[in-house]
Order: sequence, then structure tokens, then C-alpha cells
Amino acid sequence: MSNKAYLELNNIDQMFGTYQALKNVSLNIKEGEFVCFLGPSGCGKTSLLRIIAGLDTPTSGSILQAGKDITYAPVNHRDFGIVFQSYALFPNLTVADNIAYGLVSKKFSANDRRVRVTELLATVGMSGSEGRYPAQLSGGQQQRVALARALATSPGLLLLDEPLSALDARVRAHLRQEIKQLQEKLGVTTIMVTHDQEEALTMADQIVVMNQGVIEQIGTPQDVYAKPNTPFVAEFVGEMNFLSAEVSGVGVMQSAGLTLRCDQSSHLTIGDPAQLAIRPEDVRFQTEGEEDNKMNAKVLHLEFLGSRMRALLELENHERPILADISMNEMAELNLIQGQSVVCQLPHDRLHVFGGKA
Ligand SMILES: Nc1ncnc2c1ncn2[C@@H]1O[C@H](COP(=O)(O)OP(=O)(O)OP(=O)(O)O)[C@@H](O)[C@H]1O
Repeated sequence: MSNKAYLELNNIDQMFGTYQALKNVSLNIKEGEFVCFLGPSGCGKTSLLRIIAGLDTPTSGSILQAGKDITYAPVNHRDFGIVFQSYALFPNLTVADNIAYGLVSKKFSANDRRVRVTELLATVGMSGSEGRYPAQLSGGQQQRVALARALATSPGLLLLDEPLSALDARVRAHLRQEIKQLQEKLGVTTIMVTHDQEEALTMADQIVVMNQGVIEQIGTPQDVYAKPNTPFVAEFVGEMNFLSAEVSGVGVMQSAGLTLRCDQSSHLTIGDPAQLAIRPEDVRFQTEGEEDNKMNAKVLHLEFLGSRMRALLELENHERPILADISMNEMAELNLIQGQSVVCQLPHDRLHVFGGKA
């Protein structure tokens, strides 16, 4: 992966009438990178992808691809392949003709087209399907063909608009891996739009988390998960518990009458309202020898999730219960049951601190 930006988005605004769907979006994507635009419905991710593809022009801002300003370049002058959520294959064309569609205008000879189609079908694991029609294929197979079609001209940029969301869970998980491996092998710069955080966490080199037309955070999956910049990112990527608190000293908070230590409150001053956040897997139960941030809790509910147990805990003095995930190995030692009182700990190095009220 090279270090230079292959795609540059500069200060993109998009207005639909008086509604602003994108607000001053800037982003650099490196050559060979797999980037996911992640966010809830309506956050603007599809609008941004459409601008990159040239299906819409932005109200203001500019886009550079490989150093060339493409902001107003027509679609057919751009260098990308795209896969949509709905299969969007031509139903009356065979698999081979679907894949070769873009090659005709690129002046490939009939023989070169045949060779390329064979090669692409092998790449997506569908050798021998040249003569079949889309209606004879499963959803997953249709998306493989759509992927082969998008890659046919060896574009510099691959755009994926929720390509897996119409598939069932098993096929989705499988194709997720395959697309990622294929992308790595080909080294094609790729942008995928998704509202599925698991998909983004497992596939992306960089995740762009969007909310209400702005980018809330850009980072690796590990960074976005472990160091969310905002409560929105904390809640949207993974599960997060929130406790309201007030800063009472350097690295010290008061939350519902309890004193809690935390490592990251340097951006706040005494008396500021704050939100403390902790992931369910970071709540601890084996607290012997620990001093800080211990509290009594009651197990309100237990839910078996296969590899772990999810407990709903009522913390002393706190109205809003929190979730705690416990590995089945630890569960074998703890033997928690519903209704039981326990001591739990919110480790200070696992508490995320955000300024402001919940
Ligand atoms: N052509 C349009 N005209 C008017 N409003 C639009 C248009 N396209 C999108 N919008 C609005 O802009 C906002 C962002 O839409 P966009 O499709 O980019 O969101 P999204 O994050 O992709 O959501 P989803 O996952 O539901 O597709 C939405 O509020 C949408 O209603």
C-alpha cells in the first residue's frame, strides 16, 4: 500500500433543496486501501459514494483521483467499477455477457473478452458459469458476477454500495472474507458503504464513521473501537454502557454518589458534566486485590450468547442498568445466577470519558 493519497475529497457539501446531506466532508484515501463509510440510515454515506462515482455532483468542494480533478467529470470518463446492493445484473444477458459489458466499449476483441471473462469467473470462484442467466443464480452468486463485472476493466477504484446486505447471514460472512481477500490480492483501492459495524470492523483498513452529514471519526477498526472520539462513535461501533458523572478532581469523577477513577479526563475541568463509558467485555468480576471503582451490583438478567454470557446489571445508586459480557470460562468460576448480588469493577484504564451530559 503506497502512502500517497489516491482519492482526495476536499470540503464536500451536498444540498438537496434546503436539506444539507453532507457538511464539509474532507478525506484522503491511500492507494490500495479498503475504506468503509459506516453510519446509520440517512447519514449521507450513499450521497458521498454517488459523488465519488459521478452519479451526482457536489454543491461545493472537489474530488481528485490519482491527482486529477474529477469533480465534474462525466461517469464514462471515470475510472471505477461499482457493485450495488440489489444485484443489478442485466437479466436478459448471460453471465459472460454481463461481465463483458464494459469491455465492449473498451474495444476488447471477442477473443480477449472471452479470456478475460474466464479469468474473472475463476477469480470470483464461479468458473464454468459463462452461459447461465442471472435468474438461475443464487443471490450470493449474482453478487460474485456483479463483482467480476465491476473488476472487468481493472479499474483504479472499486465502489461497493452495501453489496452484502441483501444476502443471508451465512453467505454474507463468507463473501465478506472473499471480497477482502480478493481486494488484498488485486490491491485495488476500495470504498464500501455499509451500516453494518461488524462488516466494517472485519473488512476495512480504515473506517469513516459518519453521522448527520459529517465525519465523526476516521481510523483503523482497532482505533475506532478502542478509542472512540465521540459518544456517537462509541455507541455505534460495538456496544457501550454510559454513566453520567461530574468531574471532581484530576482523573476523578462522581457518578451517582460513587467516586470513580479514570485515566482520560485531562480535557475536562472540575465541575464539568461528563459521560463515562465502558464496553460490556471490560466490566470485571474477579476483583480481589483491586481497590478502585468497585461497586455492588445485582444481576437482573442473563442471556446466553454461545461463546459468552451477557449480564444485565443494576449498579448501586444508578438508575440505568449496564451490560457486562462474561466469557464462558469465567462464568464457570463465577456461577452467576439471575437475582444474585455481586461486586463488579469498572477498571479505570477501560473507562472512556466524554465531556457533556448524556
Ligand atoms: N436525491 C435526493 N433528494 C433529496 N434528499 C435526498 C436525496 N438523496 C438523499 N437525500 C437525503 O439525504 C440524506 C442522506 O441520504 P443518503 O442516502 O446519503 O444516506 P445513507 O447514509 O446512505 O442512508 P441509507 O443507508 O438509508 O441509504 C437523507 O436524509 C436523504 O433523505
